This record gives sequence, structure tokens and C-alpha cells, in this order.
Amino acid sequence: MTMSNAAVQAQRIERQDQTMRVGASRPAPQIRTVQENENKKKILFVTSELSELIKTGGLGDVSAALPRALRPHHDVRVLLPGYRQVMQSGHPIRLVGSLAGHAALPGGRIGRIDLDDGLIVYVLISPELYERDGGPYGDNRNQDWPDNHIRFARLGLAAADFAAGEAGISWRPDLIHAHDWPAGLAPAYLRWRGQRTPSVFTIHNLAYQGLWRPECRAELAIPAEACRMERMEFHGQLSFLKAGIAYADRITTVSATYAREITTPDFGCGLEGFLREKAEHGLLCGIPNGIDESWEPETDAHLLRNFGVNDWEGKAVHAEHVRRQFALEPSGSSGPLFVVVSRLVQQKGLDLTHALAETLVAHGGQLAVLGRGEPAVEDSMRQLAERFPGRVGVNIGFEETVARRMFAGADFLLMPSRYEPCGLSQLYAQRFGSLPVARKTGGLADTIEDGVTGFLFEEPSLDSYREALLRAFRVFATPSLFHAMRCRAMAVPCFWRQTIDPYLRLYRQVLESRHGEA
Ligand SMILES: Nc1ncnc2c1ncn2[C@@H]1O[C@H](COP(=O)(O)OP(=O)(O)O[C@H]2O[C@H](CO)[C@@H](O)[C@H](O)[C@H]2O)[C@@H](O)[C@H]1O
Repeated sequence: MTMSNAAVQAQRIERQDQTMRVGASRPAPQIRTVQENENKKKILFVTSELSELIKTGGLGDVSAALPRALRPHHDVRVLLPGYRQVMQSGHPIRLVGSLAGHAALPGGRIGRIDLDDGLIVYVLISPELYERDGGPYGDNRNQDWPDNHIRFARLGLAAADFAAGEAGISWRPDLIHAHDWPAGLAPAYLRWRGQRTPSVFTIHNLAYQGLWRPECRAELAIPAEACRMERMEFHGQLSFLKAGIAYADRITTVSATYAREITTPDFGCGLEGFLREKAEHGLLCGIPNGIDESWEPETDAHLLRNFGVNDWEGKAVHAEHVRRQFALEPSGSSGPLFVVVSRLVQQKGLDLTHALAETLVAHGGQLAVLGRGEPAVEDSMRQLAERFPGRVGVNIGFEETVARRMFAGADFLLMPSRYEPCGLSQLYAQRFGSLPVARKTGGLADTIEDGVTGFLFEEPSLDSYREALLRAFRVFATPSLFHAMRCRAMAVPCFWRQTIDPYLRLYRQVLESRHGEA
């Protein structure tokens, strides 16, 4: 199908206003139209996760919360692959457009979901690419899909198609905001096709790079000039993440400290030189994540009982619930309850928590772990529960409600990350009056005030971690101090609405500089 045919077909589909209802039936939401306003720009978020539809970690949270926080200022919409979970979410999906195929990237259709609060999500529908059992990146055994380069190149190209008006949709973004390696080719295709739409690329985690054999070049229609060190070549491979960094007008990451750290060999994952150059040209900056309004203990519908500052009874209800759910001895309830809510991956330093579990238990603490991830880390957590029955409980799974009740019931959250671009769990914990014990790195260093809203330690070593853990025990033993710290933690200003200005300034700069060039 030629592009113009695709556009004609899409318009026909739009005219027919065909509504595809997949899975459970939900009432069609009231569609709130965005006020036309000259200063309101059209911004397309390109992402592989969106928390209420598909989430494996913090990217899903940010992709859902940030567009909403920006909506009073701009017309922000989201482009997301049509995974099975999305197609079967029960939200009505209206077919509104279609895309032509290109090289080995198949064509597809564009569906539109209007979420209950009016956020518009464009869904890239390609059953052969996305509708599978498993997660967004791999199967149920945690094996990456072998065609991820095709799956996510298709996502990047779809964004460029939107910007070119080739998706059959009259809404054309003024700016593309792409997130992490799965969207890394969006800025690249814009440049390769000579499109003028500017782009911003946000790094949520530099360690995941989307690396492929150079032979994939033809399949993905990557021009030869891109396969150089100054562009997307990385040690003989093609890197989607590097493409995003190379071709976007501006690069952001999710905290000021991580923005500095990734320009150093310890944190740069081999890209430190490339990133340092961007930083020197003023093209890389850190903008801290916020949290969305649903993380409010006074109103969170997931909680068994809502609570506010100083209502420690409300927290006690959840502590008891967590102890029951994780088979922890009720008799241990006079000691502190520690929780871990995390992807179980090397980044999160769970080996350190594993090694300190004995100390934690010996001092009268209990530990509840919720997580899913690398099989070896999962196994090590299971072993802990076997070794300390009644003192350590482990749930290998991904459960939002359980997670929120853990944040509510905990005394302390453990987050000894080796690196942490920003981290959301420590923000959620603080909001819910649970004090993080965390490594002083990345966003953890920026969002936790040591000895005031949590406990920080410097080195990724047992001694350093132990020292912070023992400080937490000492504070727990002094209720007036402990409660004062909880109150301070709950008052940390971290909602997106309080942190949105740097994004607004950035968009303005990018749009103005493109306008100036034109
Ligand atoms: N088993 C489980 N069940 C339920 N919920 C679970 C869970 N495991 C994790 N979660 C949830 O997933 C989210 C994790 O977000 P984080 O930001 O803390 O880390 P993540 O490494 O995934 O994110 C990456 O991207 C984000 C967003 O930019 C950065 O903050 C971060 O530093 C970077 O590593 C939280 O909402 C947490 O509650």
C-alpha cells in the first residue's frame, strides 16, 4: 500500500468511526476535548509502557503521570504498542489510522483509547508484532523476544509517520518526546527522513540499550551514515539508545545527580564520552521525576484504611495486613517492618540486602519482599524466606495493590541500588510515611534527606549499608524521633504538578530553537 493510500484508508476508517471493543466492556468515557490554545503545543509521548495498561517498572508510571501533569499546558498524547494486555484492557479502541510498511517493518493500524480522564492513547496495532503471551519485552520465562529490533523500530517509525502526517490522522505533533531505548529510533527516523519535527529523548535507565547485530540495518532501513561511532554504532553493534541520544534535539534523564553520573566511567555504561560531549554542548540535563496524585495516602483507593500525617493507626492496620500476607510472625510486630518493592535485577543491590538479612533479623526486624525479575535474584530471595521463616516473607510477582499496602504498612523501605536514575519507590514510601534506607546515588541522593526523611549510605558495600540500617533501628527505638522523621518524609514536595516547570521550559526552548532555524 502506498502512503497516500494508507492515509485515504485511514480517513475512511475515521469517518466510519468504527469502534472496536475488545475484552471486557466498559462504558465509553466522556471524551473531554482539549481547549484550542495558540500556545498549547501538540506533543506525542512515545513509550513502551503506560502504567494502567502495561507496566514493568518506573517507566510505566512516568509515561502515565507526566503527560497528565503536562496536559493543562499542552495537548499531550501517548503512542504505545498494542500488546495483548492493551488490546484486552477493556477500554474501547477506535480505529483511526493506518501505517504503511517500510523495509522489514510491517504496516499496521492505529487505534485510539480515550482514558477515563481524557488522556488520549494511540495504540500501534500489529498483532504479529505485539499480541503475544508475556511481557512487553519478552516471554513468560523472561526471554527477550528475538524480533525486538523490529517491534520497537516499528514504534519509532510510527512516531515519525505521525509527525509526517502519514498515519492518516489529522493530529500532527509539534514535538516528539521519546522514552528509553524502545523509542530510541523515533528521533532517528525523524532525522533520516529529513523531517523538521523536533524531539526530546529521556533516558530512564542507561543500562538497557537495545543492541542489535549490524546486519539488522537493512531490515530497519537504517542509513549507512548512521552506523558510525558518532551516531548509533556501539562496539560493532547498533544501539537504539545511542540513536535516541545522537539524533534527539535534547536529551534528559530523570535526576540531576544521574545526569552528572552518566558522564563518568562508573555509571556511563560505555557512553560516558558521548554523553559528556552532549552535556558540554548544553544538550543533556536532569529533570527529576515526580509522582502522580493517586499516591496520596488520604485518598488512595487501594488502601484498607486511608490515613494522613500523624495517623499511625492507619499505618499499623497495613503493617498487620502485610505481616499476615507475607506469613510474618505477629509476635515480631514490636520490631520494625522493612519492605522491598522492586524489579529483582542486579541494579537494585538485592545481593546486599540478602547479605544483611541476618543482621536485620538479629536486631528484631522483619522483611517483606515483593518483586519479579532475574531468575537468580528471585531464587536468592526465596532462599531468604526459607532461611528465616516468620521473619522474612517473599512474594515473587507484580501486584500494584500489594505494593501500595506495603508502602503504607512499612516502617522502612530498603533500596540499596548500585545506581538509580531517579527511583519512584522511595518517593512513594516517603509519601506513605515509610522511611527509605538507600544508597546515596542518582535520584536517591537528590530525593532523600539523610537523617531527616530517610537514611543514605555512600558506598555499595555491606559496611556502609549496615551502618545506615543500624541508624534506622536506633531511630525506630526513639518513637518521638521516628515519628518526626515520618512527618518530614510525608511532607516532601514530590508531586508532578510541583515539578513540571523544567519540562515546560525545555519544550519551549526546543520549539523556539527549531523555529529560529526555520
Ligand atoms: N513486583 C512489583 N509489584 C508491584 N509494583 C512493583 C513491583 N516492582 C516494582 N514495582 C513498581 O515499579 C515502580 C518502580 O519504579 P522505580 O522508579 O523505583 O524503578 P525502575 O528501575 O523500574 O525504573 C526506572 O525508570 C524510573 C522512571 O524514570 C526511574 O525512576 C528509575 O530510577 C529507573 O531505574 C514503582 O512504581 C514500584 O512500586
